[in-house]
Amino acid sequence: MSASSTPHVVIIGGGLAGLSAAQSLSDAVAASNQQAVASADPYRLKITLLESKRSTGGRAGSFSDSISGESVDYCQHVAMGCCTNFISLLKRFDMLDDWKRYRDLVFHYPGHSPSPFSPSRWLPAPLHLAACVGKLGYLNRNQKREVRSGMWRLMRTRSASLAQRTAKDWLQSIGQSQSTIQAFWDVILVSALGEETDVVSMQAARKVLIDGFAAAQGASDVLVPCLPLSEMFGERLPQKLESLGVELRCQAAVKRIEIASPTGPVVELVSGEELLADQVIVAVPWYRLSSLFDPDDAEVAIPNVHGCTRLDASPISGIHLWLDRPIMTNDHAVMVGTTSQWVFRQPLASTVSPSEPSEVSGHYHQVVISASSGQSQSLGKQALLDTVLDELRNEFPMGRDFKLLRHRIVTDPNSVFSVSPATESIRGNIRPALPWLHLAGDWTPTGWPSTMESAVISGRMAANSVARRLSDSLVEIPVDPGLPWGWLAKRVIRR
Ligand SMILES: Cc1cc2nc3c(=O)[nH]c(=O)nc-3n(C[C@H](O)[C@H](O)[C@H](O)COP(=O)(O)OP(=O)(O)OC[C@H]3O[C@@H](n4cnc5c(N)ncnc54)[C@H](O)[C@@H]3O)c2cc1C
Repeated sequence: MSASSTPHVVIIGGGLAGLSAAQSLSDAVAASNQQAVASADPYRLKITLLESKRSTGGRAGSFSDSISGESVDYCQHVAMGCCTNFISLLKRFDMLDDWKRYRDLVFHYPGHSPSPFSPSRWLPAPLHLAACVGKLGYLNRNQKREVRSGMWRLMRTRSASLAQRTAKDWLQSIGQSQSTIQAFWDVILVSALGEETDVVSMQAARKVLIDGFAAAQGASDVLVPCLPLSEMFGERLPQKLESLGVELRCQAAVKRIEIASPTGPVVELVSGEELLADQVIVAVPWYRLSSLFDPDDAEVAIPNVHGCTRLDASPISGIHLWLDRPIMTNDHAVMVGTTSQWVFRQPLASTVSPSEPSEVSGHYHQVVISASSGQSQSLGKQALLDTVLDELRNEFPMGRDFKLLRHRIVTDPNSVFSVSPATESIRGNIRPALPWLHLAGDWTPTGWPSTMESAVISGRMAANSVARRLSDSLVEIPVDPGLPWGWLAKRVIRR
């Protein structure tokens, strides 16, 4: 126990998981004190969040463009309507209005007119999706029939029975042709899970297809940030946390956690400073976890910690393009059958017309390629750029003659962990064995793939685990169970 009577919780890592843990803990203290209004001695908690970088946000961050001086996200992030915990974090800090919500998407396939993907507002889930498949003009009649029958089979198949299957293996086993897998299932699954269908777990794929599309109206809505991620998660959100009493320390890299000290856990910073803690939440990525402990301590603190080395990573590339003109009127487009997977134009703020030159530096567009190792490795950066530019010229007639002013390709090889059939059991087995130690991060067993939603849920779960250790009087901030399923979805979709 630290010397003071106020328990001290140290959170290591200022990504969305660590930020969510800090928010949940400070809200838990406030809610507990509100419930016990009559108490003369309010519950107190000292919360310190340590982040190694210059600002918080972690993978949901931005770089500063040296020409325009603007902050540009390393890679475009989107959330879905089904990400209710992430959305509640945004709401909690009045940041939801900084995200633009889209119900409809537009799919582009070479040689075909763009197809809208517009779930019906009037039909109950999951029927609301049926009409949108019919409108995907690049799919032929057989492919549409296969997609509908595949969705039906998926709804009637229990999640647990898919644990050991890859998406491709299962889709082929129910008669989906290669062309339908490429033109439909790959498009959704590779973007949502950041991994190829021949690797990705069908159980994780089902989670996205059911929770993110079939089970509820609004689940497949796409939320796109209108402000740089660094402004939201590196400036505004931390300021709000500080106003709640959380001590936030950036450029405070943790070197090691001493587990055997008689005074309780000691968190040692690279600077040499030592912090005494009562409870510690470690919210670093999976590949950093074991380095925070002495080699002999790691397995004592977290049995199976070395399983983290078996959580493979999958890269995502953001191809940042500054063009001499806008090339599209829609804010974004899904690209099918091409190396490019999704194109975004910015700024999204509705006050800025896409035809106005927004900056001297040109019109900014970003192409996103998930599971990008194949393309990047086989093509090389210049060939990848040339391929993407050709695809944009072919697909967007309005900008056919655009000139590229400059570009930057950002690929994070550790963007997300690869959700293969082996992943879920590995994730589930990496649990702390010390009563004061708690884990958070998108990779912990939240039931979600590597997403902002998973990170926020993990932070909340870790905060609740701390609350249970500290005091019966500390309330828990519940994890949101997700969008309620529609009446028809409850009847036809097996759990
Ligand atoms: C290119 C790309 C595109 C993505 N697109 C999407 C998307 O569209 N939608 C979506 O939902 N998700 C997307 N993701 C995933 C999403 O960004 C992550 O799931 C989420 O941000 C993970 O949050 P986290 O807190 O778990 O981990 P991180 O963001 O990795 O945070 C961990 C933090 O710990 C800090 N840290 C590490 N070691 C130490 C130490 N020793 N001491 C102190 N601090 C330390 C790190 O600096 C970091 O800030 C994308 C990710 C990438 C990289």
